[in-house]
Formats: sequence, structure tokens, C-alpha cells
Amino acid sequence: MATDSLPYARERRIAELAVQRAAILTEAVYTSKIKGTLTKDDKSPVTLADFGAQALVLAALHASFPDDKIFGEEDSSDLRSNPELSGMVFKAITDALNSGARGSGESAELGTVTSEKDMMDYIDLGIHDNSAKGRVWALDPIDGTKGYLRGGQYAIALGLLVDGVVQVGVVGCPHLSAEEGGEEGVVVSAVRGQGAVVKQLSADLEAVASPKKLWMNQVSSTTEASFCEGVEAGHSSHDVQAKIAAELGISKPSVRMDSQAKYVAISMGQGEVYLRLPVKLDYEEKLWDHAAGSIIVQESGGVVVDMYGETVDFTTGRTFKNNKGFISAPISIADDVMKVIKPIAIEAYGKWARSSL
Ligand SMILES: Nc1ncnc2c1ncn2[C@@H]1O[C@H](COP(=O)(O)O)[C@@H](OP(=O)(O)O)[C@H]1O
Ligand SMILES: [Mg+2]
Ligand SMILES: [Mg+2]
Ligand SMILES: [Mg+2]
Repeated sequence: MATDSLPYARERRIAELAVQRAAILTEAVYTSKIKGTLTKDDKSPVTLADFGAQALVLAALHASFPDDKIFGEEDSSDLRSNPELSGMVFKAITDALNSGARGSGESAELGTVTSEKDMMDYIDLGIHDNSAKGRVWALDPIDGTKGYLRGGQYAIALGLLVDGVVQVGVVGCPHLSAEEGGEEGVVVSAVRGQGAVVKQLSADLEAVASPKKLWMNQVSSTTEASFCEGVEAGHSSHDVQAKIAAELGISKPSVRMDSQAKYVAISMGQGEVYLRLPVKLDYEEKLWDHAAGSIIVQESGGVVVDMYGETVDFTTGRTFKNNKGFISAPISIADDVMKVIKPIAIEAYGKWARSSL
């Protein structure tokens, strides 16, 4: 029986279990032929698994933390106008809950989804928009949907903010291994001040007595580093990133990977620097794309700042209004990395001012 004695132990435990449960659904849909893909208003894709995973995780948060507010990436409007898709999502949820896989099955702490109406109501618990005050969860039910559809990496990412500061982060990566050649499927979690750990996604998560602690490669020079970046050229500027890498003296080619698996990979020592420079300055990064991943890097001995070296400000609602470009690096080289990046960012994008200053 879990004791939940440390601060945020219960939040971490429930978040891990909710992510594990959602991953049963996303993996089942991943291996099936029908993904129910739609294109959202911003031209990005969403699948039936994004909706299903959001319903399952928010049902769990509602059951365990009914007073907390939630930011969820998706909403139910596409399902309410599309009964066929809604039925498919509900079937995927029922199948996942009845799958017999580790983490499925009845649990009072994780709640349940008993009807399509229930499902849509849970999905719509994610509409909150004030991140500055109180307890707010940020969920990305599938981060890297394009990667998910391509057969690449994806993540289920859940963070908890308290008064605008991320305190807990859990990221499940069904296609990432903790070690080369190791079993695919990890769930990484972090609590501020308590470090980050990794478990197998297939494990009995509550029974893992001493999960492996994460610590980034504290390389002594940027020339020893390798860097990762997104696969999608529309999500970050591969050109600016290549220029930065050259200035840092990084000779190894970049590792391209979708989703917050990048944050997780560098936390596990698979690469050191994560570069995410904007393609266009008018894009506002989403809170759920960074909340969970960033605390995992910080708790693994890393630094996460924006491309001007500024602290990331999580208080501005569903999108970041005070930061552009996200950079992660181990503490050992973070200052050297930022010395190189800041002038390149100013040259490429100008001196962008924080909106609230
Ligand atoms: N123009 C853009 N610039 C930066 N990020 C973008 C973007 N358009 C979409 N994204 C975000 O990039 C995320 C995926 O990141 P990556 O490219 O590292 O895999 C997407 O998450 P979702 O897949 O959850 O929608 C989406 O929120
Ligand atoms: Mg999306
Ligand atoms: Mg995302
Ligand atoms: Mg998403």
C-alpha cells in the first residue's frame, strides 16, 4: 500500500497510474488500422486516441483531486458533432478499461467512464485558462500526434502547477527505452526538490520500490555534447538549430525525435542539449507541451530556459506569452550554451520583448 508521505507523493502516484492507463488506449489505437484522424482549426491533427486518453486521465484527476483545475489540450466539440467518432472513442476507452493489461480495470482512485456523455464531460474538464493561481493540471493526452501517426515517438504528458510553478511532472513514452536495446515503454516522473525517476510502463508502478534515479550527462564542454530537436520542420527551426550546434562545436548529427520524449531522453542521458527555436515568432508555445517535460529535466540536473536565457514563466495561461524558444542543457554546460545561443537568437529574431514587461 502506498504511503504517500512525501509532499506530492499522491499526485505523482495518481498521475503515473493515469498515464499508464491512458497508454493502454493509445497503444491499442496505435496498432489498429483506424485512428479516426481529424484536422483541427489550426491544421494540426487529432486522433480518437487523443480524445480517449484525455477522457481517461481527466476521469482519474476528477476522482482523486475533484477541486483541482485542469488544462487539457483537447475539447469535445468534434465529438459532439460527430456521433460516429464519439462512439469509436468510447469503444476504445471501454476496450482499454477491460483489456486486462497492467493498469486497466476498476479503481476508485482513477474513476471510470461509463457513457459517451460522461466521456465528453470529462474531456471538457480541461477548459481552464488561468495558470497563475491554485492547483492546475496540464495534460497533453498525446504529445507528438504527428509522430504518433508516422510511427515515431509520442508522449502522454501530465504536469501539476501550484500558483504558477510546476511541482509535479509525469511523462509516459510508450516507444522509448531507458537503455539501448532495453524494453520499450517508460514512465518518468519528477517532484520539485525530490528528483526524477524512471519506471517501465509495463510495471506494477506502485510496487517498484526503488525506481532508477535520473541524472543528465554532466559533460564538461559543449563540444562533447550531442543535441536533439523535433522531427517536424514546421515546429522548430532546423536551420537556426544547426547554426547553434555548429557554434557550440557539436559535431554529432542531431537526434530528431517527436514530442516530450526529447525532454525524457536527455534526462536519461541519451543526448545532452534540446533545442527548440521558433519557425515564426508569432507562435505561442502551449503550456502542456513543456510543463511535465521541463520539471523532469530540471530534477535530473538540467536547466530549461528560453532562447534569450530567461526563466520560463508558466503563469500566462494556456500559452506562453513571455517566452520564445525553449532550450535545455545539463547544469555543467548551461551557461556556455546560453552564451552562444542568446546572440544567435537576437540576430535571427530580434530583441523580442516579454508582453507583460
Ligand atoms: N508552429 C509550431 N511551433 C512550435 N510548436 C508547434 C507548432 N505547431 C504545433 N506545435 C506543437 O508541437 C507539438 C509537438 O512537438 P514536436 O514537434 O516536438 O513533436 C505539438 O503537440 P501535439 O502533438 O500535442 O499537438 C504542438 O502543440
Ligand atoms: Mg495537438
Ligand atoms: Mg503537444
Ligand atoms: Mg497533443
